[in-house]
Amino acid sequence: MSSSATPVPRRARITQGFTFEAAHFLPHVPETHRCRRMHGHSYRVDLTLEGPVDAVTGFVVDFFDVEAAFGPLLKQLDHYCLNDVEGLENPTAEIIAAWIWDRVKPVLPLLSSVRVYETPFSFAEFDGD
Ligand SMILES: Nc1nc2c(c(=O)[nH]1)N=C([C@H](O)[C@H](O)COP(=O)(O)OP(=O)(O)OP(=O)(O)O)CN2
Ligand SMILES: [Zn+2]
Repeated sequence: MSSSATPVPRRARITQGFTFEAAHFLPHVPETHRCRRMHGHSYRVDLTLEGPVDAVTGFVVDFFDVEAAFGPLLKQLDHYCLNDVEGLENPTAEIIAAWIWDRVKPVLPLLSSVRVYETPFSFAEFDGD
């Protein structure tokens, strides 16, 4: 008798999204640039992980584990002025993405990219390079 169970894929890429609210200003843009002034964004962060799919669970990594790894960092960012966070004195989306990468990668080795959206239409992506 043949089985109708869907085969487990060998590898997959998973992404979990998070949101936080924060203020920031960009100290190194010209005086005339509006982002030199303090303002806020509803940020979105997408963490993507890539690797083998476990034959039993069907997971690359449990989304709950991604949430557990990123939760403490989210607490450091949400409703803060990002310029006051150590390492984010110049909080561009690019630098925030790298800051998150440096802290999440050791905990989730299958992390393959971090995207930081400042607006629904603009994001920076960092993959460790
Ligand atoms: N490469 C980057 N460019 C810019 C960054 C950045 O992080 N990396 N950041 C900014 C400012 O943070 C700015 O606040 C961006 O947001 P906003 O002014 O809201 O941009 P919008 O395009 O959404 O503005 P509209 O009001 O819709 O025109 C700038 N550049
Ligand atoms: Zn901004």
